[in-house]
Amino acid sequence: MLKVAVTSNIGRRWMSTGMKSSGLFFRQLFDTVSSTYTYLLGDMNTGEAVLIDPVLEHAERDAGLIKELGFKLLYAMNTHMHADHVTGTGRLKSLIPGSKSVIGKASGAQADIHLADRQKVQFGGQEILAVSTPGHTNGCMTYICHQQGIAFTGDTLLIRGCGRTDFQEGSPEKLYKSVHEKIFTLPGHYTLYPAHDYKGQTATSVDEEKKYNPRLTKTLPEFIDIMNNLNLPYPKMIDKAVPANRVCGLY
Ligand SMILES: N[C@@H](CCC(=O)N[C@@H](CSS)C(=O)NCC(=O)O)C(=O)O
Ligand SMILES: [Fe+2]
Repeated sequence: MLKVAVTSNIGRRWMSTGMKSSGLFFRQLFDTVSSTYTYLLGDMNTGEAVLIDPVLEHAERDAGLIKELGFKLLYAMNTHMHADHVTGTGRLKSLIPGSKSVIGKASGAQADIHLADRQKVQFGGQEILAVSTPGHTNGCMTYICHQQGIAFTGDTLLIRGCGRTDFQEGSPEKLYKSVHEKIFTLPGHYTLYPAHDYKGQTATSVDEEKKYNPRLTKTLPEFIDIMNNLNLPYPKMIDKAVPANRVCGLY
């Protein structure tokens, strides 16, 4: 009885804040400093939720939103050990007691749950399949929700771009293989949500990137040449972010 009453109360609040079909609540959040996207996913029937790639400076914002909407955060997850901002997963664990931090096993970072390739994460009736997509870093994971036809690609695949491969354990060969074998093999209509965008775009699709990605439509030798000549300055926060992110941002 209690469960029904709580569910219907929360349900009304969800109705006014936007939702997707098939029982998934979806909200894309943004950090203007590092151009990072954070994603709140919630199961509308049970209220269980996950947060992907939270940023430390927005942990209070995110925890407040989760509370306002009546969700129960199960997992604060990272797609990889970020080099440009400090993760909010550790801080969120304090703000939302009972929630757990999650990252890929190969990241080498501390967390409550270390995901292996193809491990599943459940929240309510929703399921995330964590697929290992190394190349930007060794521990990069792409989080796929087959029920919804969506995937969170972290820095492996960006909109019309991809993660750089010149630090951490970066490898253009590995990244190319990951994208072609693990992301471009998904159904073409799947919507892809990256960890960053620097031009104001919010999402893309498998078909779009297979057709228009200026790097990953090239041959492997051409791709390696592009990646080895990006000449990007290192992220401003790298010396602080990487050590902090080894310990969930709690440095
Ligand atoms: N200027 C930013 C860092 C920008 C950057 O290096 N972004 C990374 C993702 S965060 S590790 C990247 O892979 N970029 C690829 C690209 O082609 O831009 C800062 O100082 O924080
Ligand atoms: Fe990154």
